[in-house]
Amino acid sequence: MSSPASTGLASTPPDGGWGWAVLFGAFISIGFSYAFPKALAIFFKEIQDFFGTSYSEVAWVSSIMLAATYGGGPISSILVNRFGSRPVVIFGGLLCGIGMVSASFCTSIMQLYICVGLMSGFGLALNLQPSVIIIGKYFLKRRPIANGLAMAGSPVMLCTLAPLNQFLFDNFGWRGSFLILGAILLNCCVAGALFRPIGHATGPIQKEANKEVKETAKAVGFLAATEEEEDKQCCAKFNQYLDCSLFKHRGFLIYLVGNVLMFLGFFAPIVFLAPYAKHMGIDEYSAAFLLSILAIVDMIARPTTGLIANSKWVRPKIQYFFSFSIAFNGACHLLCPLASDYAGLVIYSVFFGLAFGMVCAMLFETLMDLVGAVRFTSAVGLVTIAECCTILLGPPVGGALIDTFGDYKYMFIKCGAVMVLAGTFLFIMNYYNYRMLAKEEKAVGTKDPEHGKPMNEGSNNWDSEKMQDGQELEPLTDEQGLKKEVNGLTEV
Ligand SMILES: CC(C)CC(=O)C(=O)O
Repeated sequence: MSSPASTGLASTPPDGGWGWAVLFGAFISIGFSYAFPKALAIFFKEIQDFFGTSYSEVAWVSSIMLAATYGGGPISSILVNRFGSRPVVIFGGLLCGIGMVSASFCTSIMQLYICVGLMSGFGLALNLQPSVIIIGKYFLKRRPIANGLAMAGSPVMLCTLAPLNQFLFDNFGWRGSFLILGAILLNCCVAGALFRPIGHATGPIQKEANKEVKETAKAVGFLAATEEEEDKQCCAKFNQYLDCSLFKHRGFLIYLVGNVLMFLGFFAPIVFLAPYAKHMGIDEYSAAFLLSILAIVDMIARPTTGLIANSKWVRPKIQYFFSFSIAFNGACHLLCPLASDYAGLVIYSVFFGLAFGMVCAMLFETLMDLVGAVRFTSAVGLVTIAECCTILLGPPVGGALIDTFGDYKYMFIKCGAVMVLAGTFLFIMNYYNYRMLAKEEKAVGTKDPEHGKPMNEGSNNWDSEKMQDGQELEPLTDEQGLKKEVNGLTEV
């Protein structure tokens, strides 16, 4: 039987080494995924005039792109489970580049929906999830700070792309800009190339190991039983690529409900901040500067939050810290209508940037904390497609409130109330989850396979945990070890 090393059955995340190169690639890839759709708005006015369409028709380009990026989550997860992060990100970068280059030749708004919205949006989906997933493979002890640093790519990229797009637009128009942006997006392929696989050996070593294990298993008559199981578990094959058993996972369900609710009020305040300032009589440059203030504070808040979340005081109860950051966002929005002048809006933008950065920094870390890094590959895809609905609904519902009442404060109040509710829900339900995990740990005293992580992971026992592709390992008996390896074969 092959040694675990050659079959890649056990690997402890390096928490450094090549992991820093992977983190840099994820920073770039996640940055493009979140910032690129936002920075496209600079071209919308000229596109609207060029095609003679309404602003909302042009805005659908961003909405379709956002929907494709989030809606493509499950497909992205399935592809990562099958092929690993590297090829998926490289293919996603190619798709983004081809989409934008094709868009530079579009002759109708419908063609832009397809090239920019669907092609490039789906390409970003193939960048975003795999980049977040591989962080969980390379980091464990330093995972919160790694997630915070990687997510900081978004505000950094936004601060870069916004002026760059303006420069490209002024010198090359929207067509030339899209052509150049298509080439720039190919850097996602370079970022993806850094994502060296870790854990399972996928080359000839793995195939040789599989052959040896099958022969050993056959020798002891074990395989026959396993082949029978395989026949019974034909549908379980799908589960190997998208683990739908997560819908029976308590922590995952709490996270899913809380985040889907949270996103109903998450983006609208950003979308309407500058228009709200102009509505208050502030000039357009000062209004736009509020977003720059928000992005700069956000850029600092994400790594700082990752550092705090990584501390021994916070990490064991990181779910409470995440819940607080969501409620903090909501409190900022509820207080925003009290800002009666530009100084008040600047103060709001600073606190909003801080709260927004805190949530973004912990958004994926808290999911990894709940389900473990191996199941996270499926979990992130299932969560993002569910969030897609409220992400797309949030701004239009906010806009409808503004149109109905002719006043922005009701939009801020709606968003604030929803986020305070989401934060409170998560706080209460995570308190219940922590108590249940503690009870189960006392009752069983070992790891809880159902909830995908060591019973004591909530008490930050990450020093000694060995990981298999981010999964915590426990000593196996010989038969268990053989069964695990044979089962591993059936998954390949
Ligand atoms: C969806 C958020 C978690 C991320 C985002 O929008 C951003 O980083 O700008």
